[in-house]
Amino acid sequence: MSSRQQVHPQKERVRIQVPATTANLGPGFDTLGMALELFNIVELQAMPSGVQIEVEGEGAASIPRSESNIVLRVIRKVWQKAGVTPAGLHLRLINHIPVARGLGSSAAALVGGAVAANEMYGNPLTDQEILEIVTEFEGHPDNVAPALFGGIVVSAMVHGEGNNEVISRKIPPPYGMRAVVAIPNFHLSTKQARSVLPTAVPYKDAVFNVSRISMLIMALVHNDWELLAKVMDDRLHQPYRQELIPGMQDVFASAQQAGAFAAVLSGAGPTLIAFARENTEDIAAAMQAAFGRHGVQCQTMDLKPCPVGAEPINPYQPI
Ligand SMILES: Nc1ncnc2c1ncn2[C@@H]1O[C@H](COP(=O)(O)OP(=O)(O)OP(=O)(O)O)[C@@H](O)[C@H]1O
Ligand SMILES: N[C@@H](CCO)C(=O)O
Repeated sequence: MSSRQQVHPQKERVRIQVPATTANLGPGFDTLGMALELFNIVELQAMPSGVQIEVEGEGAASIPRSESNIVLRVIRKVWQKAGVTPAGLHLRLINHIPVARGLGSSAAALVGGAVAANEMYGNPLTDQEILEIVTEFEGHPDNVAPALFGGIVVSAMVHGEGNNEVISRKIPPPYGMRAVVAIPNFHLSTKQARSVLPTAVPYKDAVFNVSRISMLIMALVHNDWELLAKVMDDRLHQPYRQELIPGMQDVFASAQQAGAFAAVLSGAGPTLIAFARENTEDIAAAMQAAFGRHGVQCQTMDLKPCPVGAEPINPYQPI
């Protein structure tokens, strides 16, 4: 440890609530994401020595308690950049976001860890610096940006000379929007779901997506549900990933027949997400039945968009 590092944190214990996120929203591959009202909690406490990691809830059986844990790794990165570090730490992860299902569990872990590490020392890093650190870990900004800022966020990585800037702009979620998610009972890592993508796509498919993402942003900004229903479609990733998710097209069609405006792959999948203003129970039942016809068990949730991103909550309230 460098002698210049500040050992004593401003707060001995911090607790951060961080939302799940759905990335892509159809055509916005690696660009668009939305925060959802389903939360993980990251609690970080300074200790006189050592490292202890506790994991509860989703992923408790598989998430590492060692130096390879991504929350610990991002915490160390934030402290290194800020030139601070406590002597030891206790990390408690209370997870409600299913792991490797397309609901941004890795983004929530990274953002929760980074915001907790920063908060403990009185926020020496800016939100922009936090965004750039977590994007570097995640590889793309579409989940981490809404996990950090809430709402719907459009983001882009701009590669300049000697720097990689991440640009992000927030859009408030359309009034009354509900997101019905059907979460299959199998895992699909982002790595695996990216491995089936081609290295190049036909020119007409690229044009298809350019037009859809442009129109989708107009639809979201203007609360235009009819437009959203027409343009929430994709040719860059969904067609290649459908082989990994039995019944995907049938679930999309069933959700729309039950009243959803549109249904798409959530992030890298396997969760499928339908957007609606009403009939959410019917939509959830239709999606579950459609998955069932293809031999896939799933759980459904009716979620609201989350207008706020990662934020500190009372660390001394019992949970
Ligand atoms: N709370 C957590 N603490 C530590 N590591 C986690 C946590 N949640 C997820 N991870 C790590 O992230 C991996 C899952 O990330 P992955 O990108 O494959 O899926 P996802 O983030 O759930 O889905 P998507 O990116 O499509 O929304 C897990 O295997 C685990 O290594
Ligand atoms: N944009 C990413 C989201 C999952 O991390 C993908 O679809 O692979």
